[in-house]
Amino acid sequence: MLNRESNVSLRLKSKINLSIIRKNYSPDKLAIGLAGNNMTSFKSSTAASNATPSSEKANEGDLYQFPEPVLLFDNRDVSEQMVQQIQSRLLASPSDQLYQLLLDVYRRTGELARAEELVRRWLEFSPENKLAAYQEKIFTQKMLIPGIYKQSEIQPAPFAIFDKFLEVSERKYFWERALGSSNEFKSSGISYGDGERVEYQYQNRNSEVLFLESQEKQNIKSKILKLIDELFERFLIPKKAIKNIEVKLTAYGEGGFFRIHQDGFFKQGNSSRFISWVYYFHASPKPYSGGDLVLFDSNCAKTNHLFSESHYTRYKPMDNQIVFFPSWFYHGVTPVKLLRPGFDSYRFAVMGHISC
Ligand SMILES: O=C(O)CCC(=O)C(=O)O
Ligand SMILES: [Fe+2]
Repeated sequence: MLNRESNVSLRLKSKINLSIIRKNYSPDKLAIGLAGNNMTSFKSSTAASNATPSSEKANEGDLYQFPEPVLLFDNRDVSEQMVQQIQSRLLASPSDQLYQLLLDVYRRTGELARAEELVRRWLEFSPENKLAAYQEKIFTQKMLIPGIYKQSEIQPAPFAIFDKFLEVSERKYFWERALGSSNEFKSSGISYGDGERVEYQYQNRNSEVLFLESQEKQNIKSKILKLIDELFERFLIPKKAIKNIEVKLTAYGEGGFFRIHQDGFFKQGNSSRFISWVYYFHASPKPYSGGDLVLFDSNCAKTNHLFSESHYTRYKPMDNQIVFFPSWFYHGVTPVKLLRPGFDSYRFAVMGHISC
């Protein structure tokens, strides 16, 4: 049984890291990065070398590459006043730059419905603008534009969200399974590089996992399989035979988080995780804040592990929604704050990866 009290010391650890991160994460970066969209606001990383091994073993293996421990930020640096200013400037004198700036603000703050409406307007205003065209595809959730992964540029992450993914009874199964198994969850482990070393890395991740029996996974797996062709098309992944769909039940309690990481790498040929998916469920009304899934603009080239610290799309978990994204895009989970105590207030998800 996992000792839930131990989360206190973990939270302290994450707070220390947070202050380090904030130093090189100033609001100026938003202005500079968004306006200029220049490479200076992007961060390069050589990944796994920064990992500090611990001797404890977990029984779960995920393939991750860690850059410097960024993330764990919120969106307090985007004020309502700033949003209103950009909105009224855009109305008064529309330009590509202002559209891009406002879109970056919306996706940074997780206003995806507003982002969707804005990209339609932007493309109407500027039909020849490549970035507008690309963003319009992402935020209206259409097929991407061929060729994007070949460019050695940092790209906004595509994603696919499906609402009301499970039937009421199917959702209820996972809800009751989670609540009925609160003592069986284990601390999530992380493995680095080749996947052989599996280590607890509390400074990088604080969440719990429950491994499900194979018959419990069947239903959600087959629902995902039905979508697979559409997802491959949308994300421009060449069609391949599916080798495996991992399925886990995860729970994030007070202070739970997951720093920026990749779930898989962009490689052709070998078996790898290609698509990550997360099905969210929680009590109603939503009993936690934070716990946002943040998809960072990334460069997917094999040898280049680049992502933007200041350009990203925030998704705020909604009950009974599922989110898919290509596994090589950098992403993370912001710290969870429970609005009332208790395991039934946790941020629950059934999640996994599709490997080819
Ligand atoms: O729970 C989420 O939103 C994402 C978790 C994640 O990135 C992972 O488990 O690899
Ligand atoms: Fe992940």
